[in-house]
Amino acid sequence: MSPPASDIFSVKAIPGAGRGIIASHDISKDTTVLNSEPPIAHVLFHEYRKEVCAQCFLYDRGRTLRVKDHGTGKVFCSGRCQQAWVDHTGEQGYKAWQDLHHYIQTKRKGGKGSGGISLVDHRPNAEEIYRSWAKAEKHVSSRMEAGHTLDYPGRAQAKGAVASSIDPDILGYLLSGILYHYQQPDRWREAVLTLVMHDEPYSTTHDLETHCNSFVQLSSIMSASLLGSCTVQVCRALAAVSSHNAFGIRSGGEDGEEYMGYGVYPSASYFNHSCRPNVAKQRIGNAWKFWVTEDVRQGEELCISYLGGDEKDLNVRQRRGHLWEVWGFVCECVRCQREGGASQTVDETISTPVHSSGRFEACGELAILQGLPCVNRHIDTVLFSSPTQ
Ligand SMILES: C[S@@+](CC[C@H](N)C(=O)[O-])C[C@H]1O[C@@H](n2cnc3c(N)ncnc32)[C@H](O)[C@@H]1O
Repeated sequence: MSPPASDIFSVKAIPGAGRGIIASHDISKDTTVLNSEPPIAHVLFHEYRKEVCAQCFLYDRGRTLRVKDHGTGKVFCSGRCQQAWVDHTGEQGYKAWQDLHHYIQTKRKGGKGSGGISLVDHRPNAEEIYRSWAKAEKHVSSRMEAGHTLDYPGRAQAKGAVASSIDPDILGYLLSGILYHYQQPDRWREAVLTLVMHDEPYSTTHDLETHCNSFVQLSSIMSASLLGSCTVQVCRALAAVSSHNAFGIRSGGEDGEEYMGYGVYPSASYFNHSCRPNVAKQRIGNAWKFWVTEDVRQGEELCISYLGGDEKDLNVRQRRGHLWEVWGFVCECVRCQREGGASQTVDETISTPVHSSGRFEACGELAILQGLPCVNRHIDTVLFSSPTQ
């Protein structure tokens, strides 16, 4: 499945921007170039759990949706959507969502809500990431060997930081990806492991610990048949791809007012950014439609905009600064090159980025760990919780 195959375009190397999508022939304005598949992993934030349909992502201006699946706590806009979700999720998947729902409710009732953030927090580097995940993995295997149920304290407990806190959003995001891995292992390899990965995707040590804790917590409630997909490799890959590939799930239009969650759509992940995009997108249910907004000539790159709302009106320095700070790349689009010149001059004009590690580095430990090609070295830094595509 990945890179996406199409009569209309092909995926090719783009100087300074990894891979991108190139028109295979002339395309007339308004032609649809891609209808994506549903996400391979996604989350609808816990605060929207009663308001967004788990199947088609419909949001009815904050109203509580009428169909509730009591086993999993999910809501739907109709019985039809509920049935479609149950069919798609499968027996094992349904049981896993049921167990997670029960786990979250029990933890919450027990007063073990999300913990505080350590006062001493920073962006963890590759070594810290490796160590935390190794510790989590060791914890899971030793408890399993001993036949005990798991209850992971996490490294932060010693510092009194996050104790056994739970994060329903990270748990839900990871579970959705674990189920995808379980149901479609071949497509996981083809579609997910070939995406651009961020080696150091955790914005804080708290974020890292939350992911490690979530992995251990999921391991403790997962049925034996799913445990083969609930691995450190799968959970780390899910965090690594979300940074550079996730699309925000918003109500209404592209810049919709409610930011309800995010998802990873591999076939749509090859569109590079341009400050003068020739492709627009719209979410249709749980997938995305992309179409060209002008006539495009054969050989031209098809680009969307990663900027939202008013950001499109910023000047070149501000746009490049913003894309650098949020996405970690220096924009090399035609408009920026025309207005701002070559990117060597950008360093002088861009303020110090938010994050300081991992930028333009060679393949990192994660890629090596998984035997993956490091396809794009412009890899850094998007806050995990705020994808903006
Ligand atoms: C969703 S991926 C797009 C596909 C990606 N180029 C690939 O090789 O798979 C986003 C990443 O592509 C790169 N990218 C996208 N637009 C760019 C641009 N205008 N200039 C430079 N790099 C860009 C950045 O590394 C960004 O993090």
